[in-house]
Amino acid sequence: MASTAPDASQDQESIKNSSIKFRSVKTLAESPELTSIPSSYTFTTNPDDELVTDPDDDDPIPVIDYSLLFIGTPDQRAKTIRDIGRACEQWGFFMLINHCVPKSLMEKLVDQVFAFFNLKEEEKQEYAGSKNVTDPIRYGTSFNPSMDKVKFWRDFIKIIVHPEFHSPDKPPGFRDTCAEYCRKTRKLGRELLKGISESLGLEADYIDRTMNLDHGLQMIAANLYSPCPQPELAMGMPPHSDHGLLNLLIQNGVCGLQVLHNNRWINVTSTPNCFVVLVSDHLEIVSNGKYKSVVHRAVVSNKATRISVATVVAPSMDTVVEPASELIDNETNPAAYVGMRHKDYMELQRTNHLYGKSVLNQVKLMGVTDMLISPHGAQLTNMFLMERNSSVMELYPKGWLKLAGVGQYVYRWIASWSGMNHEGSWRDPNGDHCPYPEDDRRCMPLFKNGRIGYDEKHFADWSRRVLADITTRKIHQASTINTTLPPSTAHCACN
Ligand SMILES: O=C(O)CCC(=O)C(=O)O
Ligand SMILES: [Fe+2]
Repeated sequence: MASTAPDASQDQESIKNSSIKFRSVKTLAESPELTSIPSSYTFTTNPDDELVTDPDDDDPIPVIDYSLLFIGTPDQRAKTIRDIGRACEQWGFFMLINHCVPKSLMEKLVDQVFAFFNLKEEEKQEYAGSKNVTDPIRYGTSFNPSMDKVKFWRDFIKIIVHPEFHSPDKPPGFRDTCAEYCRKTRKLGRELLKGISESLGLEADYIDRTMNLDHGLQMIAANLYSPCPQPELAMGMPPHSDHGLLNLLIQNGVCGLQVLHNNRWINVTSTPNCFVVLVSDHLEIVSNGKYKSVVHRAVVSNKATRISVATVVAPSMDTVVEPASELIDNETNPAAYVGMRHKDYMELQRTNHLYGKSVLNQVKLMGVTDMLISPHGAQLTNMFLMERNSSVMELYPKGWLKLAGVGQYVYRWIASWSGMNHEGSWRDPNGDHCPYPEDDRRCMPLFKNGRIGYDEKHFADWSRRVLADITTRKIHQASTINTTLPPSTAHCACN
């Protein structure tokens, strides 16, 4: 009887097909037969649009010497603050040297993170499966596997360490190292934010006070990027910006971080004893867009395991983050973002695809929208991002009055809960012919074919009236805004 040699391509296929049962990229990457990645991990970039380079000599990555904020001459301190401002404005990030976190502590934390990922999968799974952004410890893979169209070559653990400290109990020593590291980085982040406030022309403690940092959210996000057999096809973390004010990032000496600068992806080296400080979305909002949260991503390699640990310094969960009133001028520099609770922003980010600044851009666009005109549909929930007292006009396809039942009122209710004015609905009398009686539910997909007509005369009268009402309301609102500043107390310390 003839026998056939095992088919290598069949082996690969069975590994790929069984990848569903791998609960982490680490276990997938460690399977000895794996030579190519499952198709669910194939991330497409357009090589024609992709320019990846090291930084130019004449436009180097900004480096800030933290010690000059404390032990420098007044001139050195003033220059350092100006340099921080320039880095936040032009790059959205900088490298921080001579800071007050001991090198040995940074290395110990990275070792402990590595030891955590090396625990047995069952031990780590104790922290898996959580979906809520407020859950204290979340172990997982990719970003949000139920949402991600493509999976990312990354495992992570996210831990909320302030206002309440949490930590996994294993490996031994993790809790103590993490507590010490978080205490030091928290101090560092708050001091940096004082310099950043000053660089914006605000009182030194402005951000600390208005973002309620005594109760601020601090989170550790530790990422593990296992070696990948086809690194050019996979992505560790896709282009994104972070929530929060600052992200203080350390790495294990393996490169992989890239930032977008002037439409080019710039490789950021992994320098020992150095923090990569990333401007995050809420700092962009507070600065009314002067400082830009930086779009960054993590690429993977086939050689080494990479670890990065991000420390997110963020407003308290309940703080409504909005542009600093001192930086707004209604005539020349109006508020470009709507005020939004930090917790709601995090939830919006979790339930959206992680891509570039899509969440921040929604907040920005809706924040300057006074009048939202939209067909009945889920996109209308974005109205809660608009400035209070704005207007919503709703349009229904043919037949929906009869078919939608009580659901036709949903966006009226949401408008009333979120402080908007629902200005009524218009129903299309024309549309495709349905062979069934109009109140038959089988007409729903026929009428819901994406086309909604409009009545020009009715629409012109309706929108003219709504616009006039909005103008009156907003002028009244602007004249009643209280611009009094609370007093401030600024002081600095390193430890
Ligand atoms: O791994 C990196 O260098 C980036 C990590 C990151 O962007 C994040 O955790 O938000
Ligand atoms: Fe990030």
